[in-house]
Amino acid sequence: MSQKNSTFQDYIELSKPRISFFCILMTAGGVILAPGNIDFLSFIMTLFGTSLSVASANTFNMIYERKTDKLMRRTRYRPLATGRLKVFNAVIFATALGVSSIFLLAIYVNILTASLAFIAIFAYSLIYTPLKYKTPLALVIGAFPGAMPPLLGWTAVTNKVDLPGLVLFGVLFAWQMPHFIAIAIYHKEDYTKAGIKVVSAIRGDHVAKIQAVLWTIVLIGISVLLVPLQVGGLIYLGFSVILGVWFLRLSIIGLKRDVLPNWPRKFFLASLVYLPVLVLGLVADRFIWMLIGK
Ligand code: HEM
Ligand SMILES: CC(C)=CCC/C(C)=C/CC/C(C)=C/COP(=O)(O)OP(=O)(O)O
Repeated sequence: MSQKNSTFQDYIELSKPRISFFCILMTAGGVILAPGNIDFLSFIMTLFGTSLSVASANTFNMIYERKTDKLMRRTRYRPLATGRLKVFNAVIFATALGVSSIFLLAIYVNILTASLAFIAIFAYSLIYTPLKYKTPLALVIGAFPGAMPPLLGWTAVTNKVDLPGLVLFGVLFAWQMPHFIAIAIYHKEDYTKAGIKVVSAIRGDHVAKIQAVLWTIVLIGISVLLVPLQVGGLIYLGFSVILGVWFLRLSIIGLKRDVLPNWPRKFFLASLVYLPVLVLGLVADRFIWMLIGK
């Protein structure tokens, strides 16, 4: 690979592309599910502006953690941890992404969506990231910006923060708990080395697993709430319950004494299946009722 290509690759890596892609899918879900229409340009700008916001937040996170990232197997090859990119350049990159995202959202979408994106960048970079080194409760704080992408899609259409939009936010909020608790179990040693306070390291795997089960129950409850709020219909209801029971069963298996050592990774992968499939179920439900003509 040429130097030019590898530098480009490094900038892409600063944005955590896979997580960012997932966030964009959630924003697209929010736009599709929200009542009302938006024009094509606003739709594209919602997705583009959100991508830039997420990339900015992720880059600020990597700048802050460049020294501790060196201590963890998972993160030690990141561009700032290895010194392949200069911190100054990353700060310029993150600031340019953040500022342009807020302007684009404010100009082409609406002020509310731009403000929420600003709050998310701020909360993730300046509150959640330093808090990771102080308390496992940082996860609950980090889940606020993490849950923002579908709400940004929703407010892009509705221009208001209403109950259905907040419940969609709630689904993503609750989902992040089992998602991360699984990771915190299989990367516990790494987190301990880096001084990051995760529940599995502070209170033990069993407490972490119980929390994962409880949050999964909350997640199922919130996902079902979308039905009385008319974001999803009866097809989605059946779908979300089956998916939820599958995910809950897997979380409960983790509590068994003789659980296989690869359970945390399996549960993490299941979280990556659960979320897009749930959103797909909501969108499919919407289109099926439209086709039937209801
Ligand atoms: C506070 C909330 C969150 C925390 C602490 C967190 C943490 C992490 C970590 C540490 C990994 C790497 C796992 C590994 O390498 O084994 C990961 C992977 C992943 N996360 Fe999250 N996450 C959070 C929220 C989210 C959100 C909101 C999304 C998107 C909607 C997301 C999507 C993903 C995806 C797609 C992966 C797999 C791809 C990859 O490893 O790059 N996460 N998460
Ligand atoms: C609209 C907007 C700006 C939303 C913010 C969305 C966002 C950045 C969500 C990601 C949440 C996440 C990946 C947390 C992991 O951080 P970590 O520090 O635990 O991960 P790491 O150890 O891989 O650095």
